Amino acid sequence: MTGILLIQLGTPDKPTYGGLFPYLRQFLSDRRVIEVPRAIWLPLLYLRILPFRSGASAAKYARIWHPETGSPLMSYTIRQTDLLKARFPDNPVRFGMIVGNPALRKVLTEMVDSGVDKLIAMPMFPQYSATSFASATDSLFTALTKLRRVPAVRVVPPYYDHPGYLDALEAVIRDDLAKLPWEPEHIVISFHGIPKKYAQRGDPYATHVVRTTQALVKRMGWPRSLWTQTYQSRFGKSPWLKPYTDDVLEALAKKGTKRVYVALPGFTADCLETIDEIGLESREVFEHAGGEHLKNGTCLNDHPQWIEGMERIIRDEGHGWLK
Ligand SMILES: C=CC1=C(C)c2cc3[nH]c(cc4nc(cc5[nH]c(cc1n2)c(C)c5CCC(=O)O)C(CCC(=O)O)=C4C)c(C)c3C=C
Ligand SMILES: [Fe+2]
Ligand SMILES: [Fe+2]
Repeated sequence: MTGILLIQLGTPDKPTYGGLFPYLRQFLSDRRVIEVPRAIWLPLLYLRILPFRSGASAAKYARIWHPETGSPLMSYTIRQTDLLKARFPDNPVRFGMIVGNPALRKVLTEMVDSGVDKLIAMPMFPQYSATSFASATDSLFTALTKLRRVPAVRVVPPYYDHPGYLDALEAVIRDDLAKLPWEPEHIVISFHGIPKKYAQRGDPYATHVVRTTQALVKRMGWPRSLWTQTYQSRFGKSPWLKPYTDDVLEALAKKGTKRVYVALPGFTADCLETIDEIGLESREVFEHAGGEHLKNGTCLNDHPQWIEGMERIIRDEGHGWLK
């Protein structure tokens, strides 16, 4: 039996210091995410970063936490999985997290115990970066090392230019723009960043980002003067890919731009980085510099076109394994 597994980053169990500490510890211990030598990184992580960032990030998560459904990343991932189940009624469809719960090892054990001997895995990162996509495949294959009966495995390739992904992106953005009570003067297309050094060492992420951006602006018919592609969520002091989203928003506002829409194509679900960082923090930066309206774009989430897109991406890889 063929099983389908969505692999998402993961989110803390609770928006508290106690919820963030183990989440950040696991996330920031990943060698794919932090390439600094362990002897330098671990003392920094345990003495400087975890004690301070756990509290600071908990406060941010508390702002976006839903009283019933908790973390947006979790609730959208559950919803995506449930909706995908209806499209693959003969196959188990599950999700597992790279960091935190539900852990991939537990999910894979349950899938194999229920008779899955072929697995199609879909990392929820359209653009490949070693820090995201390869972290997902590392977590998958590490989890498989703990199983006696390892299924045959296929991993969907990065889908930054897959029509199923681009159709969904276009549909979500068109829906957003149709609902806006104002016309944006400029569109910022913001992706999660990575350290510049990683790109220089060969991570192809920026190339995938550009390919998505080019396809998107062509489909939307946006003239070159209307949009700027940027990178957000910088972590630490080293340079990351540029331009930084906040710098561009500030410069736009200072030039007199009042209304900006921020598209977020790299995120398959709304999360801390889209709701809080862009919707609250970056909006403040923009307004402080003289801007008036900033709308953080909706992510792919549970849009019907994205559920369709996921099905198309999975079917492309599942050839011969799916009905
Ligand atoms: C060196 C640090 C980080 C790299 C590299 C990085 C790459 C990267 N991350 C995402 C997607 C997400 N990241 C999210 C949160 C988040 N990211 C980092 C650090 C790096 N990310 C941290 C420390 C955190 C936790 C929050 C915080 O303390 O700031 C999230 C949101 C998760 C949620 O629970 O809502 C996503 C999604 C990608 C796609 C990526 C590389 C391309
Ligand atoms: Fe991140
Ligand atoms: Fe962030």
